[in-house]
Amino acid sequence: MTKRLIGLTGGIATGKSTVANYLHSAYNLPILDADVYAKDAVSIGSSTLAQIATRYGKEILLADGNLNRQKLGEIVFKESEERNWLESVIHPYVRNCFSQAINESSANTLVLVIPLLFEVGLENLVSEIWVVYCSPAQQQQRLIQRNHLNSEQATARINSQLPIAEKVAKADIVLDNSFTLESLLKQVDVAINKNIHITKLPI
Ligand SMILES: CC(C)(COP(=O)(O)OP(=O)(O)OC[C@H]1O[C@@H](n2cnc3c(N)ncnc32)[C@H](O)[C@@H]1O)[C@@H](O)C(=O)NCCC(=O)NCCS
Ligand SMILES: Nc1ncnc2c1ncn2[C@@H]1O[C@H](COP(=O)(O)OP(=O)(O)OP(=O)(O)O)[C@@H](O)[C@H]1O
Repeated sequence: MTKRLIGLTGGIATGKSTVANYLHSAYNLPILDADVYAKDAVSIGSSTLAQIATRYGKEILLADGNLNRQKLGEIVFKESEERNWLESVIHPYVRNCFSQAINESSANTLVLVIPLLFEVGLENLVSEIWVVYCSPAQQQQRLIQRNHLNSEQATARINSQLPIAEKVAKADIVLDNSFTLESLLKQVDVAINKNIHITKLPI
């Protein structure tokens, strides 16, 4: 049987992790998360972390040898050339993690959380695409609150991604997270019971 692979995406801080956590706790679905793989790619001792330290100097590391993520974020969300370079060294690892996890899993349904699904062109990796939406103003407010960023830093992060309206236009399912958590989770309950993946299969 073909696996149901749900690609969960959206803008930064629109609510992807909130949806993924619910799908895991309420439906017991395995979650494969690009952000987790991307963090693993730069763990201490990795060749990627060494490449990053060569490019930006030892100052990009914390005292314990781990990557100073805040500092690297300051660089790459301001300069698209640096972001492209970082993506070129991290994304192959992330893709490989997804392929391996999908192949090894015996579950019929898997949730793939991929913030940059459209930007990186991973549409074909999944069988259906869910986009979590909230307005750019709410995105900005939630990002500032959660990550303790100033408004300029939050705007830089939001602008480094495809506009949320364009993501919505490409979605199979849109989860509107402009309201309460309860309203979001009700939409997830409806979405998980739809059989889009079956209707999308080639005849
Ligand atoms: C720059 C880094 C070190 C900042 O780390 P930080 O802990 O502050 O953020 P975190 O990794 O938790 O990401 C939070 C969100 O930022 C957004 N984001 C991350 N990387 C990017 C990027 N290259 N372009 C646009 N948005 C991004 C995503 O929405 C993500 O969910 C980190 O985001 C990173 O290594 N990015 C490059 C790898 C990447 O592209 N990851 C995205 C998933 S593959
Ligand atoms: N309906 C809501 N109302 C208010 N706050 C919310 C709502 N949904 C999520 N949030 C808050 O917004 C923030 C972003 O949510 P979440 O971490 O799920 O987003 P994300 O898309 O996974 O973010 P990232 O792209 O950074 O990984 C969190 O602090 C979360 O608690």
